Amino acid sequence: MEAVFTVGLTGGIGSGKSAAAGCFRALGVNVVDADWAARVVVQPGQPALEKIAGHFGAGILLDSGELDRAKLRQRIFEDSDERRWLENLLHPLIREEILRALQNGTGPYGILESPLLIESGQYKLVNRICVVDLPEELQVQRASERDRNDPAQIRKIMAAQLSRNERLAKADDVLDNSGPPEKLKTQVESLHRKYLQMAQAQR
Ligand SMILES: CC(C)(COP(=O)(O)OP(=O)(O)OC[C@H]1O[C@@H](n2cnc3c(N)ncnc32)[C@H](O)[C@@H]1O)[C@@H](O)C(=O)NCCC(=O)NCCS
Ligand SMILES: Nc1ncnc2c1ncn2[C@@H]1O[C@H](COP(=O)(O)OP(=O)(O)OP(=O)(O)O)[C@@H](O)[C@H]1O
Repeated sequence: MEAVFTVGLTGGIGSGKSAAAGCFRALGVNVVDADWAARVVVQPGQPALEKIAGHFGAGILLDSGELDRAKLRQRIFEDSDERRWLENLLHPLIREEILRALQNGTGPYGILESPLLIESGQYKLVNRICVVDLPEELQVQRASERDRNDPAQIRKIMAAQLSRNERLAKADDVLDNSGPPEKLKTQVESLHRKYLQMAQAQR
Protein backbone atom coordinates (compact mmCIF):
# COMPACT_ATOMS: atom_id res chain seq x y z
CA MET A 1 0.00 0.00 0.00
CA GLU A 2 1.20 3.53 -0.89
CA ALA A 3 2.30 5.51 2.18
CA VAL A 4 0.14 8.60 2.68
CA PHE A 5 1.98 11.91 3.17
CA THR A 6 1.80 12.47 6.93
CA VAL A 7 2.69 15.38 9.17
CA GLY A 8 3.41 14.89 12.87
CA LEU A 9 1.79 17.62 14.98
CA THR A 10 3.39 17.90 18.38
CA GLY A 11 3.76 20.20 21.37
CA GLY A 12 3.77 19.88 25.13
CA ILE A 13 0.72 19.51 27.36
CA GLY A 14 -1.69 22.42 26.86
CA SER A 15 0.24 23.88 23.90
CA GLY A 16 -2.81 23.88 21.60
CA LYS A 17 -2.39 20.66 19.58
CA SER A 18 -6.11 19.87 19.79
CA ALA A 19 -6.95 23.43 18.74
CA ALA A 20 -4.60 23.22 15.72
CA ALA A 21 -5.80 19.70 14.90
CA GLY A 22 -9.39 20.95 14.91
CA CYS A 23 -8.47 23.56 12.25
CA PHE A 24 -6.80 20.88 10.07
CA ARG A 25 -9.85 18.60 10.48
CA ALA A 26 -12.15 21.42 9.37
CA LEU A 27 -10.06 21.58 6.17
CA GLY A 28 -10.75 17.86 5.50
CA VAL A 29 -7.45 16.42 6.71
CA ASN A 30 -7.38 12.97 8.34
CA VAL A 31 -6.16 13.69 11.89
CA VAL A 32 -5.18 10.75 14.10
CA ASP A 33 -4.81 11.55 17.79
CA ALA A 34 -2.23 9.58 19.81
CA ASP A 35 -4.08 10.36 23.08
CA TRP A 36 -7.18 8.72 21.52
CA ALA A 37 -5.09 5.66 20.56
CA ALA A 38 -3.76 5.54 24.14
CA ARG A 39 -7.36 5.30 25.38
CA VAL A 40 -8.38 2.58 22.91
CA VAL A 41 -5.63 0.20 24.03
CA VAL A 42 -6.73 0.30 27.70
CA GLN A 43 -10.48 -0.20 27.16
CA PRO A 44 -12.04 -2.89 29.43
CA GLY A 45 -11.34 -6.32 27.90
CA GLN A 46 -7.98 -5.25 26.41
CA PRO A 47 -4.98 -7.28 27.64
CA ALA A 48 -3.06 -4.08 28.53
CA LEU A 49 -5.68 -3.12 31.12
CA GLU A 50 -5.27 -6.48 32.87
CA LYS A 51 -1.50 -6.00 32.92
CA ILE A 52 -1.89 -2.52 34.43
CA ALA A 53 -4.22 -3.87 37.15
CA GLY A 54 -1.73 -6.73 37.80
CA HIS A 55 1.14 -4.26 38.18
CA PHE A 56 -0.50 -1.37 40.08
CA GLY A 57 -3.17 -3.40 41.92
CA ALA A 58 -6.94 -3.63 41.36
CA GLY A 59 -7.30 -0.22 43.06
CA ILE A 60 -6.17 1.37 39.79
CA LEU A 61 -9.58 0.44 38.29
CA LEU A 62 -12.89 2.23 38.87
CA ASP A 63 -15.99 0.27 40.04
CA SER A 64 -17.08 0.21 36.38
CA GLY A 65 -13.92 -1.77 35.49
CA GLU A 66 -12.46 1.17 33.56
CA LEU A 67 -9.03 2.61 34.22
CA ASP A 68 -8.92 5.27 36.95
CA ARG A 69 -6.98 7.72 34.79
CA ALA A 70 -6.61 10.41 37.45
CA LYS A 71 -5.05 7.87 39.85
CA LEU A 72 -2.68 6.47 37.23
CA ARG A 73 -1.72 9.99 36.19
CA GLN A 74 -0.77 10.75 39.79
CA ARG A 75 1.25 7.52 40.11
CA ILE A 76 3.30 7.78 36.92
CA PHE A 77 4.24 11.44 37.20
CA GLU A 78 5.40 10.88 40.81
CA ASP A 79 7.66 7.99 39.83
CA SER A 80 9.58 7.88 36.54
CA ASP A 81 10.24 4.10 36.82
CA GLU A 82 6.49 3.48 36.91
CA ARG A 83 6.05 5.84 33.96
CA ARG A 84 8.66 3.93 31.95
CA TRP A 85 6.99 0.62 32.82
CA LEU A 86 3.67 1.96 31.50
CA GLU A 87 5.26 3.44 28.36
CA ASN A 88 7.03 0.15 27.56
CA LEU A 89 3.69 -1.61 27.75
CA LEU A 90 1.56 0.96 25.89
CA HIS A 91 3.74 2.65 23.26
CA PRO A 92 4.04 -0.37 20.92
CA LEU A 93 0.26 -0.90 21.16
CA ILE A 94 -0.42 2.80 20.57
CA ARG A 95 1.84 2.70 17.52
CA GLU A 96 -0.16 -0.18 15.99
CA GLU A 97 -3.44 1.65 16.62
CA ILE A 98 -2.04 4.84 15.02
CA LEU A 99 -0.81 2.98 11.93
CA ARG A 100 -4.22 1.39 11.45
CA ALA A 101 -5.99 4.74 11.74
CA LEU A 102 -3.56 6.49 9.36
CA GLN A 103 -3.97 3.76 6.75
CA ASN A 104 -7.77 3.72 7.00
CA GLY A 105 -8.15 7.49 6.73
CA THR A 106 -9.26 9.46 3.71
CA GLY A 107 -8.23 13.02 2.83
CA PRO A 108 -5.40 14.66 0.90
CA TYR A 109 -2.82 13.88 3.61
CA GLY A 110 -2.66 12.71 7.21
CA ILE A 111 -1.79 14.34 10.51
CA LEU A 112 -0.56 12.47 13.56
CA GLU A 113 -1.30 14.61 16.63
CA SER A 114 0.90 13.44 19.48
CA PRO A 115 2.37 15.01 22.63
CA LEU A 116 5.22 12.47 22.56
CA LEU A 117 5.87 12.35 18.80
CA ILE A 118 9.62 12.81 19.23
CA GLU A 119 10.09 11.18 22.67
CA SER A 120 8.28 7.94 21.71
CA GLY A 121 9.85 7.44 18.27
CA GLN A 122 6.50 8.05 16.53
CA TYR A 123 8.26 10.68 14.39
CA LYS A 124 9.50 7.74 12.30
CA LEU A 125 5.92 7.34 11.03
CA VAL A 126 5.75 10.88 9.57
CA ASN A 127 7.30 12.89 6.72
CA ARG A 128 7.55 16.20 8.61
CA ILE A 129 7.35 17.57 12.14
CA CYS A 130 5.15 20.57 12.97
CA VAL A 131 5.56 21.99 16.48
CA VAL A 132 2.89 24.04 18.29
CA ASP A 133 4.96 26.52 20.27
CA LEU A 134 4.34 28.96 23.12
CA PRO A 135 6.19 30.15 26.23
CA GLU A 136 6.24 27.51 28.99
CA GLU A 137 4.49 29.79 31.51
CA LEU A 138 1.53 30.23 29.16
CA GLN A 139 1.48 26.46 28.63
CA VAL A 140 1.21 25.87 32.41
CA GLN A 141 -1.52 28.49 32.68
CA ARG A 142 -3.66 27.10 29.84
CA ALA A 143 -3.18 23.44 30.81
CA SER A 144 -4.04 24.00 34.48
CA GLU A 145 -7.09 26.13 33.64
CA ARG A 146 -8.42 23.52 31.23
CA ASP A 147 -7.93 20.50 33.50
CA ARG A 148 -8.60 22.42 36.74
CA ASN A 149 -5.32 20.87 37.72
CA ASP A 150 -2.69 21.94 40.14
CA PRO A 151 0.02 23.87 38.20
CA ALA A 152 2.59 21.79 40.12
CA GLN A 153 1.24 18.60 38.51
CA ILE A 154 1.34 20.19 35.06
CA ARG A 155 5.00 21.08 35.68
CA LYS A 156 5.73 17.45 36.64
CA ILE A 157 4.15 16.28 33.38
CA MET A 158 6.18 18.87 31.45
CA ALA A 159 9.33 17.55 33.14
CA ALA A 160 8.60 14.15 31.52
CA GLN A 161 8.42 15.80 28.07
CA LEU A 162 11.02 17.52 25.90
CA SER A 163 11.78 21.14 26.74
CA ARG A 164 10.56 23.91 24.46
CA ASN A 165 14.01 24.34 22.89
CA GLU A 166 14.62 20.61 22.37
CA ARG A 167 11.29 20.33 20.60
CA LEU A 168 11.84 23.43 18.45
CA ALA A 169 15.21 22.04 17.37
CA LYS A 170 13.36 19.11 15.73
CA ALA A 171 10.70 21.23 14.00
CA ASP A 172 10.32 21.51 10.23
CA ASP A 173 7.39 23.90 10.73
CA VAL A 174 6.29 25.94 13.75
CA LEU A 175 2.80 27.15 14.72
CA ASP A 176 3.07 30.05 17.17
CA ASN A 177 0.14 29.69 19.61
CA SER A 178 1.06 32.52 21.97
CA GLY A 179 -1.63 34.71 20.37
CA PRO A 180 -5.41 34.38 20.03
CA PRO A 181 -7.08 31.34 18.36
CA GLU A 182 -7.74 33.32 15.12
CA LYS A 183 -4.00 33.74 14.63
CA LEU A 184 -3.47 30.00 15.03
CA LYS A 185 -6.16 29.34 12.42
CA THR A 186 -4.51 31.65 9.85
CA GLN A 187 -1.17 29.89 10.33
CA VAL A 188 -2.82 26.47 9.94
CA GLU A 189 -4.48 27.57 6.69
CA SER A 190 -1.16 28.67 5.28
CA LEU A 191 0.60 25.42 6.30
CA HIS A 192 -2.33 23.45 4.84
CA ARG A 193 -1.68 24.98 1.39
CA LYS A 194 1.98 23.99 1.68
CA TYR A 195 1.14 20.42 2.81
CA LEU A 196 -1.34 19.98 -0.06
CA GLN A 197 1.45 20.79 -2.50
CA MET A 198 3.88 18.45 -0.75
CA ALA A 199 1.33 15.61 -0.71
CA GLN A 200 0.63 16.18 -4.40
CA ALA A 201 4.35 16.15 -5.24
CA GLN A 202 4.82 12.83 -3.41
CA ARG A 203 2.17 11.02 -5.50
C1 LIG B 1 -1.52 8.44 32.66
C2 LIG B 1 -2.82 8.54 31.89
C3 LIG B 1 -3.75 7.36 32.20
C4 LIG B 1 -3.53 9.87 32.34
O1 LIG B 1 -4.73 10.00 31.65
P1 LIG B 1 -5.47 11.44 31.53
O2 LIG B 1 -6.85 11.16 30.97
O3 LIG B 1 -5.41 12.14 32.85
O4 LIG B 1 -4.62 12.30 30.50
P2 LIG B 1 -4.44 12.12 28.90
O5 LIG B 1 -4.25 10.70 28.52
O6 LIG B 1 -5.52 12.88 28.21
O7 LIG B 1 -3.03 12.84 28.70
C5 LIG B 1 -2.93 14.25 28.92
C6 LIG B 1 -1.56 14.73 28.55
O8 LIG B 1 -0.58 14.22 29.47
C7 LIG B 1 0.66 14.11 28.81
N1 LIG B 1 1.17 12.70 28.91
C8 LIG B 1 0.45 11.55 28.92
N2 LIG B 1 1.27 10.48 29.04
C9 LIG B 1 2.52 10.98 29.10
C10 LIG B 1 3.80 10.39 29.23
N3 LIG B 1 3.95 9.06 29.28
N4 LIG B 1 4.88 11.21 29.27
C11 LIG B 1 4.75 12.55 29.20
N5 LIG B 1 3.56 13.17 29.07
C12 LIG B 1 2.47 12.40 29.03
C13 LIG B 1 0.40 14.49 27.35
O9 LIG B 1 0.70 15.84 27.13
C14 LIG B 1 -1.08 14.26 27.19
O10 LIG B 1 -1.65 15.02 26.14
C15 LIG B 1 -2.55 8.59 30.34
O11 LIG B 1 -1.97 9.83 29.98
C16 LIG B 1 -1.67 7.46 29.85
O12 LIG B 1 -2.14 6.34 29.70
N6 LIG B 1 -0.36 7.76 29.56
C17 LIG B 1 0.57 6.74 29.10
C18 LIG B 1 0.47 6.54 27.61
C19 LIG B 1 1.16 7.67 26.89
O13 LIG B 1 2.40 7.79 26.89
N7 LIG B 1 0.33 8.54 26.27
C20 LIG B 1 0.81 9.71 25.55
C21 LIG B 1 0.39 9.66 24.11
S1 LIG B 1 1.35 8.51 23.17
N1 LIG C 1 -4.63 30.61 21.17
C1 LIG C 1 -5.26 30.29 22.31
N2 LIG C 1 -5.68 31.27 23.16
C2 LIG C 1 -6.31 30.96 24.32
N3 LIG C 1 -6.55 29.70 24.74
C3 LIG C 1 -6.15 28.69 23.95
C4 LIG C 1 -5.49 28.92 22.69
N4 LIG C 1 -5.20 27.72 22.12
C5 LIG C 1 -5.66 26.78 22.97
N5 LIG C 1 -6.24 27.36 24.07
C6 LIG C 1 -6.83 26.68 25.24
O1 LIG C 1 -5.74 26.12 25.96
C7 LIG C 1 -6.06 24.81 26.44
C8 LIG C 1 -5.05 23.81 25.86
O2 LIG C 1 -5.25 23.70 24.44
P1 LIG C 1 -5.39 22.26 23.73
O3 LIG C 1 -6.36 21.40 24.50
O4 LIG C 1 -5.65 22.49 22.29
O5 LIG C 1 -3.90 21.74 23.97
P2 LIG C 1 -3.25 20.32 23.70
O6 LIG C 1 -1.87 20.61 23.21
O7 LIG C 1 -4.14 19.51 22.84
O8 LIG C 1 -3.15 19.71 25.15
P3 LIG C 1 -2.94 18.18 25.67
O9 LIG C 1 -1.57 17.75 25.30
O10 LIG C 1 -3.09 18.30 27.12
O11 LIG C 1 -4.04 17.37 25.04
C9 LIG C 1 -7.50 24.54 26.03
O12 LIG C 1 -8.35 24.88 27.11
C10 LIG C 1 -7.71 25.49 24.86
O13 LIG C 1 -9.06 25.86 24.72
